Amino acid sequence: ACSKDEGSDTPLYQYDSIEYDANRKILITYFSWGGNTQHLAEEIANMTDGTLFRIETVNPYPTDYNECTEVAREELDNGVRPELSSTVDNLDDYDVVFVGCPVWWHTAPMAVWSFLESSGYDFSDKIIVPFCTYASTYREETLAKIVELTPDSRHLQGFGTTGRNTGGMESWLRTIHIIR
Ligand SMILES: Cc1cc2nc3c(=O)[nH]c(=O)nc-3n(C[C@H](O)[C@H](O)[C@H](O)COP(=O)(O)O)c2cc1C
Repeated sequence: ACSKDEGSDTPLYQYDSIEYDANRKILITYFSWGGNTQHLAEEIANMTDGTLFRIETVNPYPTDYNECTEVAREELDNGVRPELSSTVDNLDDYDVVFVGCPVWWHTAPMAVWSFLESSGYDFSDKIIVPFCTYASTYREETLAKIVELTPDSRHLQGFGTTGRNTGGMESWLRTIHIIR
């Protein structure tokens, strides 16, 4: 239960915080199946005045939980990059990009891999801020995966919470100086 992703030996984040700047343009991208991550993303957007962007797949995941876990497992095992149906068409406008998702099978859902690997996006000049929701395990591995998928970006300390619990979110945003 304590297996670690490769890469987790290296520091997760380059920056504990950045200088506060009221003019930062903030994009909050997220994938959510059951609504928990969407809830957290919306709370982050409220606090930061950021813009929300939902990562969506062409083929929706089963609404049944067990079926969804099976599809997710198969995608992970086979390294499938599901095709996405939503696109950010003005990524250039933003300098801070939050990337959030649920923990799926100890890591980020493959849709997040598709998103961050998209050839149409250049994240290299972005500050990436990972966040996730989970039931009980693999928070750090999932945040680390988001960092690993954006190797050319700078990273701020991430945040993970269980279910729709947003306790700690505001102090995290203050700690990293995204809000004052
Ligand atoms: C396919 C699948 C795999 C999951 N794997 C994990 C896991 O490895 N560890 C964990 O703590 N929770 C796991 N969960 C629970 C979700 O991470 C948790 O319920 C999350 O808050 C759901 O976010 P959402 O409502 O935005 O989809 C899994 C859920 C699903 C559907």
